[in-house]
Amino acid sequence: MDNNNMNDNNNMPPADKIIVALDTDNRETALLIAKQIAPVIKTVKVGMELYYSVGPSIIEDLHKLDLRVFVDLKIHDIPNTAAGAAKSLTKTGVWMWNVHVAGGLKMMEKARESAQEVAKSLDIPMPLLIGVTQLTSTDQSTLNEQIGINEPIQETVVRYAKLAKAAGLDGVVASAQEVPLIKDACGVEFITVTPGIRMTDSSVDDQVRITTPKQAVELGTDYMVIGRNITKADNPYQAAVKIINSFA
Ligand SMILES: O=C(O)c1cc(=O)[nH]c(=O)n1[C@@H]1O[C@H](COP(=O)(O)O)[C@@H](O)[C@H]1O
Repeated sequence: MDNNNMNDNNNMPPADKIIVALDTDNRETALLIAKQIAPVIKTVKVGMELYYSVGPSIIEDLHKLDLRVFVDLKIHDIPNTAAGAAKSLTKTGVWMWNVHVAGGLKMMEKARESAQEVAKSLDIPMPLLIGVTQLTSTDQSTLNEQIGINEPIQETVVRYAKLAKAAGLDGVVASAQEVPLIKDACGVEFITVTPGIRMTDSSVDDQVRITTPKQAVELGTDYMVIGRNITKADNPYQAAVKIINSFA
């Protein structure tokens, strides 16, 4: 398994920009889709639905298929608990995992330090640690009126990205719409992971801050998280190939 954490994203094959979200509660379904897409896709995401249903052994199953795994549990807790979660996740040899930037500087620092200690003691590569800024399902009015943050959403995202960088994180999750602002504020090496990706002929569903795969790549994204446009297709392999061809 390639667990290279260097951000040499300008040189990566276009298809490697895609992370496929295996959002299902069923191990067999997840592994079937993973096997179907594995000829063209290098990275999959295990989110809350799959992880909470089938447990951490799914990570091992996916590693056996030679896939890199992003574990998306969006940790958001007191620093000590986040550090414990970091320890458990790092031991599994995941490629990437994430925390909510809203947990604050100390939580992110403790999580990173704990992951570093485990990676060092086990002599395994340090997983990429990514901070979630504002969910791609959040719009301006939700941010202002419900969450109570009274600023333009792009400013919040950039502010959170700077905080994640200050905590030593490798990058952030945001909409591809915000990638140029994040890169300006945090540097080109700071990784952007962008869900909210939709082909023009598909339903937006619950996403709000969306782009097409081609727009996301043109905006400079490092990795696009794509779920339903691939996993709910009649043929996930063909859907993945169509998406790759739309921007490569
Ligand atoms: O952290 C994530 O991966 C994430 C953050 C975010 O802001 N928005 C978002 O959609 N995601 C995840 O990205 C995936 C998007 O799935 P689709 O909307 O089906 O492409 C889901 O697994 C979400 O949990």
